[in-house]
Amino acid sequence: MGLAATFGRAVAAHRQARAHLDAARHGLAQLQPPPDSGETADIVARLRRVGEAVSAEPEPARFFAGPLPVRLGVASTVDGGFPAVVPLSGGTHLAIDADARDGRVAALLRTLVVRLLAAAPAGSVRVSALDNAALGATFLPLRVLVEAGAIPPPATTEAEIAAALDAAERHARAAQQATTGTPELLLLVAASLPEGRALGRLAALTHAGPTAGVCVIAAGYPPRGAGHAPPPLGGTTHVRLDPQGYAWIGDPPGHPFSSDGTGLAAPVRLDGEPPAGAVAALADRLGEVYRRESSFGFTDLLPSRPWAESSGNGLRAVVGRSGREPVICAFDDQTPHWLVGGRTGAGKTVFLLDVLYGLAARYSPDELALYLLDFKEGVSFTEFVPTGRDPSWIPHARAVGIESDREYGVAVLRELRRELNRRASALKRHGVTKLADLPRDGKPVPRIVAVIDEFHVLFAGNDAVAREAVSLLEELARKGRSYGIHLVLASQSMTGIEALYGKTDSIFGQFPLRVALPGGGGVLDALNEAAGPLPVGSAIVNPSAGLAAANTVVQFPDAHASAADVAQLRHELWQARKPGSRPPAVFKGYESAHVEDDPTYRGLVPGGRRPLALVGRTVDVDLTSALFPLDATPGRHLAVVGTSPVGASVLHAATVSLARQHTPGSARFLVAPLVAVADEIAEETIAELTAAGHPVDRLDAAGLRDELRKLAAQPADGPPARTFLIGYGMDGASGILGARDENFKSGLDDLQAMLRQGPAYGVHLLGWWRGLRRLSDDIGGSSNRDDVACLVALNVPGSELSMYLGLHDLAYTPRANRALLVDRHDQRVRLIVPFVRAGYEHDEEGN
Ligand SMILES: Nc1ncnc2c1ncn2[C@@H]1O[C@H](COP(=O)(O)OP(=O)(O)OP(=O)(O)O)[C@@H](O)[C@H]1O
Repeated sequence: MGLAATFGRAVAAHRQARAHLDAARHGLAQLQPPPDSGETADIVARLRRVGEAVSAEPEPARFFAGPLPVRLGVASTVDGGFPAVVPLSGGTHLAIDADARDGRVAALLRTLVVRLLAAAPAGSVRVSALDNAALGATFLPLRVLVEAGAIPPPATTEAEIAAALDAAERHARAAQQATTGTPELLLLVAASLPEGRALGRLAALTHAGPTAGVCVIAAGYPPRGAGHAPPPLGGTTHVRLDPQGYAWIGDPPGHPFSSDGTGLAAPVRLDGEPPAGAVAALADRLGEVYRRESSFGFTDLLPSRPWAESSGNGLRAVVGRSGREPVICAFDDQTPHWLVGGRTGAGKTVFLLDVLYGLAARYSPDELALYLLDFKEGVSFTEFVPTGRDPSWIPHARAVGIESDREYGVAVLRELRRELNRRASALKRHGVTKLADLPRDGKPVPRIVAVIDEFHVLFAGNDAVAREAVSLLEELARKGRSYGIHLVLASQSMTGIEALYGKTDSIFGQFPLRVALPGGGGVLDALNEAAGPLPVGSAIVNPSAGLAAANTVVQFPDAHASAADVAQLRHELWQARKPGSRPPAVFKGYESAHVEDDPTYRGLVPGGRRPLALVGRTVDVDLTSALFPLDATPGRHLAVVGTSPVGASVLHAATVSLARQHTPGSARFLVAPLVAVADEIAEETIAELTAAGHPVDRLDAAGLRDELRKLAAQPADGPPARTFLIGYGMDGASGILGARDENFKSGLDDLQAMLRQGPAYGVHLLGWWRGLRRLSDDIGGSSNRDDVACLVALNVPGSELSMYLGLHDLAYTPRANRALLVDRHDQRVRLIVPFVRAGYEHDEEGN
């Protein structure tokens, strides 16, 4: 039997009784407790049948399709009483003119909450209670339900009430857009009326219609003594309390008791407190369901079988759940790239880890490759790479940057663009336009997901690095869809990113999927404010570039809290890797580089045609060794520049790497410790060279002057052996080198002659100058800069450097543990991590 028909009959029965009841209005004082009449029993029996029919229909979507009959109390007539029933839910609401500071109202509210929770399928009614007038006391007797998680604590402050209304509005919008009916009813119980704008919002919810899945019970409406008319409520049955303690029920919307708008013509004794035993039993039952449902954890994100899916048509991952439904997001043609926002501490890292582990469990490394970049201080992606404590890694990870430099970010983007171009050629070769159409018989081409956390750092600086990053991102965003290259850009703030050189739309227009964590509303449409009140552990997922209509609120599990499950998964995936799989290339921005650990250094053997001077590791995807070949071209000399004492370490690394390429006796090392700060490392260099069997001469400034004189004179039969002149603090010798001899010739003249001619005879200078100006003066001005073609700039201001080099687009900000490598002969300019001698690690202030 339909609910509407039931109400029709109940109303007819009330009307029939009306003639008997009119008199009752006047004779209330004599009224006895109502005896059971046959008619009442009949109505009760019918309602029970409705209740049974309702219970037999467990499908929540159908459950709330129409109003539910809910008893408020017992109507009294001279012939006896009958249950006073009103419709609730399905677009109908209830208003009581007194608020819950009246004990009868408070008891009724508690009873209604309990009845609706008890009658509906478990989990299908969500209660939101507002109680600013009594600071939550109205719902205190229901605290077992709060403790069981069946209802949340009531909102009592203005901010909490606003947040509850936000949530109710979101619920209503989502329900209105859902195609499958209303799976959940939100019962919004206001124990007293909120004021001002909040009252308007509460009233608006009563007009939202049956599809909104919201039922409002408003106590204290209309507010007494309000100077102006309160906002009208829609679809609401009004109840009025009289001084005698009876309630008068108005006509329910759509099913009036009266034909003249006077409502039920019988006074109603409102039902009192719900039995404590029933509340406790309900709390037990719902608590169990709540526990079961809320135990959605990290493992629920994982597929039943690992690596079982193909990425041919896209990648999919469970990102959390909405209500009881898992929410799946894809990297495919519709949502090729994702934009994730959330204030710091909002759970962004956890969300990304959830997604990445979910993907890595679902797709094998043949189907998926990961590039992970993190620009902030932190440990976001550390767990994807082998560490001293845990040798495992995620076999999908190709490159992982932790505390990355912007230059490293650009290097990764360049690598991705190279891959994109390779794929474009492969598609052309096969005459297809999409990755999915490539024949998958050979080696499948994995889809690539590149995650860039705190990506806004890339654009800080408005310099050449930022410009290159923007142009690479734009290209990858535009073309990535067709070539299976997907970007996830995450940031705590979108402000400042607007200044993307006018490319905001062309880049972010390619990011239809938006994920807003708490405080991450910047990734949503300007009119979409849904992310403001979100708690940690939830997010708005929106596949329509953030338009409010497409919001889904998602709860995601805390991967950090499931460390054991996460570690187990990582180990399983690691064990399943193909034999010979390489760990990801890892860049840890905070790590120093030591020449002894460098693979190129370790592979050096005597006998190479052109000796290589190793100075550091390049900030690129594979951290390739940063080196200069010292061939016979005039100017193949190395200048390390900057006040940072790391300069001595770089010189030491270059020297020992050269020594390794020579058998003892085949090269001469002239080592000149010229400044006190370099003495220690210079002495260590001499000791190491000597221990390796090389002939070493220690020079002071005067000795250096003499050697330069000899080296500048063109030898008739060439020097006896290759010669490396190592000047630790060349500026320390400037005075002596600048002095002219009896022939008006200075040491600098000899130096300059040697710089030009030396390489042809196997003579190379490796020097550390503490200032660029000094270097420039020593070589005879910056017009001679090609005479020392190999430069490692430490803490030299970018502007000074660019002026010296004549490179106007140079983007270099001196910072600790970094240097700029410049090779003027092959136009190489690279950011490097300079080699530092163990125990002489960079200081935090300078370099
Ligand atoms: N789903 C969740 N449920 C409960 N707590 C969570 C959840 N997700 C994250 N958290 C907690 O929130 C805190 C912050 O998470 P997370 O480190 O991911 O934040 P973040 O946005 O990356 O912050 P930051 O940018 O400062 O690193 C952590 O303590 C984490 O355990």
